[in-house]
Amino acid sequence: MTSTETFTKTPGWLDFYDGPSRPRFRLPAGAVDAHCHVFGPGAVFPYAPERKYTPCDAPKEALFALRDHLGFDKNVIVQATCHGTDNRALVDALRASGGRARGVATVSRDVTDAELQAMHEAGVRGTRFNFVKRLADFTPREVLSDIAARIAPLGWHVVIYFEAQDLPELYDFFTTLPTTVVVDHMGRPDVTQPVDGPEFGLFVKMMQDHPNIWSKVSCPERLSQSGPPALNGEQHAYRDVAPFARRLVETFPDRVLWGTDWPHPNLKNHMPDDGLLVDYIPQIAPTAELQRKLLVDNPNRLYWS
Ligand SMILES: O=C(O)c1cc(C(=O)O)oc(=O)c1
Repeated sequence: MTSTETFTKTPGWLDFYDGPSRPRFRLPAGAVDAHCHVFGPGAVFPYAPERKYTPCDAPKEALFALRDHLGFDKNVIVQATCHGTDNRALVDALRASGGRARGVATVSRDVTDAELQAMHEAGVRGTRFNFVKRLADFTPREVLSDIAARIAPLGWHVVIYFEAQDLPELYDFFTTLPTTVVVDHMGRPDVTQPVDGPEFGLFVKMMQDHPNIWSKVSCPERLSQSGPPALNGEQHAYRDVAPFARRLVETFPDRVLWGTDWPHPNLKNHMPDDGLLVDYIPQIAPTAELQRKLLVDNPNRLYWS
């Protein structure tokens, strides 16, 4: 199956770093990289016409090699917006993983029950709603509510991606979803604001008041404003983001997930060394117990039980 289409990367696109170091931090046995993507390859799985960016290819073989290199046991692969609602690359990766990957798909309201069932059999366990305007077009709330109602009986959850300044407007929608809800990248806080300030306070309150809401404490490389990047051996990377992630890990130890976000779409100023990104974990989960919950217990409970 080869498409006739060829793709040109978005100008300025940064490719993933293909010589990651081996982390100093030893991941616990059974650790899951709970947020990563596959891109194409475009010649086999074409990028969606409605995409907002055209990435480099980042195929499943490269993802599985990274998993083994870093010391993860399993992956949760999240449908990237450049593939729209065409989940073929995701499903292909899940099927090739031998049970070592689960997925989060993006579906439209007219997805059939048979399609949902086939995705479930391949390992899909959630659907993603994207509210980041540079990544996805607006979808009316009633359409999203319909999708949530369709996937709930399968035991799937909803993954939401949004920016902190939009949370007040989205709060009521998020807190009335009928499933477990997983927030991508801590709802993208502005880390120049205080961790105890009103913006992050609203996010913490949402998790406090709604025990069905989880958060990925991922993507310091996107959120950092001034912290040193995970490059050149840096052992305390993204110091400005760590207090936000640590607050969530310590307050909600049973509802947090961590992922590399490989292949790191749309980064503009640097591409992290994924080995050093793993070395960031002890800054946000300082004890062995918190590390085990974050990396092993929580993702295995949500995706493999
Ligand atoms: O911030 C981003 O650009 C980004 C994009 C995507 C995607 O395109 O799916 O996923 C992410 O987790 C983050």
